[in-house]
Amino acid sequence: MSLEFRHIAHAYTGRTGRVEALSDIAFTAPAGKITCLLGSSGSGKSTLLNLAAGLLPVQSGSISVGGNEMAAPGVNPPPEARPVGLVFQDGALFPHMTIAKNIAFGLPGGGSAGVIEQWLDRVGLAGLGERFPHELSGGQQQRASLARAMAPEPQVLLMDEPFASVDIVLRRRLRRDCRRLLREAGTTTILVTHDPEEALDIADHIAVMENGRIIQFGTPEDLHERPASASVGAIFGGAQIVSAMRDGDVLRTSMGVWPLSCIAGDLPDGAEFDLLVHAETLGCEADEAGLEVVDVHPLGVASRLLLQTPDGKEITVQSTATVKEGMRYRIVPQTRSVRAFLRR
Ligand SMILES: Nc1ncnc2c1ncn2[C@@H]1O[C@H](COP(=O)(O)OP(=O)(O)OP(=O)(O)O)[C@@H](O)[C@H]1O
Repeated sequence: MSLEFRHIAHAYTGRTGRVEALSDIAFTAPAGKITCLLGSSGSGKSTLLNLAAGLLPVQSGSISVGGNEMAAPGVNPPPEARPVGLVFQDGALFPHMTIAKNIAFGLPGGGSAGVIEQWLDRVGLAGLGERFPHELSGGQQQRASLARAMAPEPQVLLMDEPFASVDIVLRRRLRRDCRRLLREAGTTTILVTHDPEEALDIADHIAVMENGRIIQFGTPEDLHERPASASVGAIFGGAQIVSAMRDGDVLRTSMGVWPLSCIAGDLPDGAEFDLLVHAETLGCEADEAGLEVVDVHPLGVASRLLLQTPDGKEITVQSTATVKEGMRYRIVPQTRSVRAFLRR
């Protein structure tokens, strides 16, 4: 069953005034697939998830599951009346119940011992059903909460930063296990994260959020190969953004004057845009009037240099030359190595 958001907007009104948290959100999380909501802090990810979960009332627009309207203004069934399962960052297991009882909680009639054993086994917790949550590690607790959310076989699973509280090595293993389980079960999943690596690793589709809007929705490959804006390109390609204006045959950038030939494609004269540049494709030429090297970080064959403009803007360049802090360089990007996005 797909999960469809139609023209959702949401505002919080509180002591400090009105915050427009979401505007005109419209996308469909495809059936049986994992969709990541990816965005920086405050971009509106949790608000959107909470609207689908029934933890916030829908103010405007609607949310449907499998084509049937689930929530809309004045139609806000509570979480337990929705065909959704929830997994939160801290697991949120019932502390006074054993792991087996936690898993049994959402099952009709409490579920059979066999079914609970099967779930414990699936999430790698075989034999630990009689423990209480505080007797498990953080990663084990997250596995238990995944089992609890998946055991009732919800049509949709909503996960808010589910791996955030476990260390990086365990996090990678957990999310691979989680992806396998979700795919096997064919569960339509929305997973909130602010970590691009996590989104690329687990998602079939990614919705990139910025300031309460979806700025791009696509597969990991779409976003990597065809970013809709410089900011999406910077998230996925590890690239940097440099502001620029075309002035005849040159680009006047925030990092100095660059040749127009560094751009792949053409751009109107006088236009302002954002350039997406990679540290490995930027060369340096000694220039007394250039940028100052403020940090040299040796990384084996090459070094990563941090250069600064007089007004404090910084850019990273990868270089095999022998460079010392305090030296000055002009940046020379390789021909056709830079992507340009017109400013809107
Ligand atoms: N209860 C609230 N009252 C007022 N404003 C709120 C409330 N909750 C969230 N906001 C604001 O709404 C916007 C979106 O917040 P939200 O928590 O959805 O973002 P997020 O992307 O999930 O952030 P994070 O990654 O930090 O959890 C932010 O500007 C936030 O400050």
